[in-house]
Amino acid sequence: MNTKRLFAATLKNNPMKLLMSTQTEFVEALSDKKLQHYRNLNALENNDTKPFDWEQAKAFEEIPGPKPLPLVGNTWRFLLPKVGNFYGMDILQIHKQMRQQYGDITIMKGLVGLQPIVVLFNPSDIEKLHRNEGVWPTRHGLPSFAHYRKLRKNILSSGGLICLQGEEWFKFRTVVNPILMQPKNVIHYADKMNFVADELVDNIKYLSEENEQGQMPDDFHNELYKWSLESIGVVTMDTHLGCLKRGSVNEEAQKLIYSVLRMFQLMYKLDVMPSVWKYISTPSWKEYVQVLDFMLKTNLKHINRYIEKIEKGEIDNNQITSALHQMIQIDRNTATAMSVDMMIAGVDTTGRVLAAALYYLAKNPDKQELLRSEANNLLKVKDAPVTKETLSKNVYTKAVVKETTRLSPIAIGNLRTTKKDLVLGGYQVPSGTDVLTSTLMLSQQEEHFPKAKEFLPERWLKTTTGEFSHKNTNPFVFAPFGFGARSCIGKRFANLELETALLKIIRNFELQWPHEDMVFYTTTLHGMAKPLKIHLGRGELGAREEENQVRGLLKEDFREEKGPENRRKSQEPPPPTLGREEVPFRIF
Ligand code: HEM
Repeated sequence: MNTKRLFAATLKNNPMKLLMSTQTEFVEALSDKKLQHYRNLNALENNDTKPFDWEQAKAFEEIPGPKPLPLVGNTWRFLLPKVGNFYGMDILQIHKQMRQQYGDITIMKGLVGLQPIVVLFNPSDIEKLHRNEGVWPTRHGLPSFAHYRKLRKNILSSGGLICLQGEEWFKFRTVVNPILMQPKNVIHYADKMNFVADELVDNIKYLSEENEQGQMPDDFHNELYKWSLESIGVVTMDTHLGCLKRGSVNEEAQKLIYSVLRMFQLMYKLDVMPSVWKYISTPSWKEYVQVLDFMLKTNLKHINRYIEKIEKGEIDNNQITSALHQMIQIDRNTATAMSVDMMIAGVDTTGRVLAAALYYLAKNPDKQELLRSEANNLLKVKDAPVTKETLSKNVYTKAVVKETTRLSPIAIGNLRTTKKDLVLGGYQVPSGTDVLTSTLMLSQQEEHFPKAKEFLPERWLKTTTGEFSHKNTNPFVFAPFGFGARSCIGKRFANLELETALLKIIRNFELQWPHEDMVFYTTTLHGMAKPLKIHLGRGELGAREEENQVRGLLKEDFREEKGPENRRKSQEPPPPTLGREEVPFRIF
């Protein structure tokens, strides 16, 4: 029976069995005929036929870019104050300067410890790059992470999706795709996401009671990270880490959050900026290993605990309880490595996007009102659950997520290593070259999105026609989750989490932004450089107090019942700062 039909036919009755049989079939099929087919395709793509326009194109060496000096290359531009033209700039500013100076294609080379990298600003070139990335696209984005995984292969035998390449990557991805990318499977997690979103809403209420003006604390962003960590823990291994619980602090979970944030900061120093960590063990590299060791040890502790429960038969095999539960039916090593990566990749990413969405909604009350009217319509009472059905009708919420990731995608662009010789921007780009697409910059430009600086979720609605419709935009300009076979494996879960949380928050609160515009900063990830000081509208607070009184819960009683008022100030570590600043303390 065709795999897709088998999936559809049995999903209703026994989702777990269905998944096991579907994947077993898939893997079996893959091991012979299909795998050979893909091998053939890959071999075909890797041939050394030159593109038809190769001879007319200019040589690779002529691609414009900052000229390296003998011995010091271009490193001085980043490291020397006053003379270095990239000194103190974030990566987006550097891209802007390079485009202005050199045009639609440019190259950065001569940086100590780094491979030369070609940067593309033209959508047609970006399209050509992706269309030629092959069946097994290669992305050598994070050498420090790949090196760390090699060092720890005695603990985690698979490099995981982020590091694997070629056939190994393909086999891994084939196993996990049906579980993480299949919408019919992902939607099973709606109830769990609803539960975590309720906890977040409850926490926001608690925080608003701590400040009579309704202002969220300076470390509000951290609450959103708690939400993303809690969500991904539940999805990955059906484990509530308990970070959003009122009145208590989960130190281990908090340390996990800081570790993920710190990991991305250190990656910027090791993999994006010139650095000698490949030759000598620098302080940043040593700290990076410590941070990753802590995350690996802690995440494996929870994952192994959960696997033990499965093995002891304590988990109902007829129910889909978690992604790990589903994946382990196929292969333990793959399941473990994927779960570890989910716990790392699913925190800073989704947390940042929710933060940005709340900021844009607070700044644009008219758009917030439109979202609220959808939320009110779909959730009749404030604590109504977001269900599978809700998520099939929430068109405006989906548009809000898209518009947020247009204005504030978390990645500067997408990286590929070319699989064959290509002509890009009129230059010869040989196979094996690292090429980065600068989509963050393009998606903020007027030439691609009219009124580009404005937050207009309507662009993404099917009913919108005319100049603002996204249908008029080159699809290669907007790729917040990447492109093709190697695109983000967590995108469906991320959207599920984000849509659920947004509906719940907007159904319950009125958000305001009585401050100057937020400053964004781009390192390994793009995000906010200042505290997310969202205000909750007075009307809403008043209404909530009334609600409490109706329930016979006076504000004082409520506080007493829920734990010590000062728990945040006294027990929680200081908030992480994003972007420009380092995390202002040492975790280890
Ligand atoms: C809003 C949240 C997120 C955004 C914007 C995002 C974005 C991205 C992007 C741009 C890539 C590179 C894609 C490419 O090269 O074409 C990527 C890859 C990846 N993401 Fe996400 N991500 C998000 C959430 C998540 C979550 C929740 C998970 C966990 C399940 C996750 C796991 C991964 C993994 C494992 C990869 C590597 C995939 C591969 O190489 O095959 N991401 N993500």
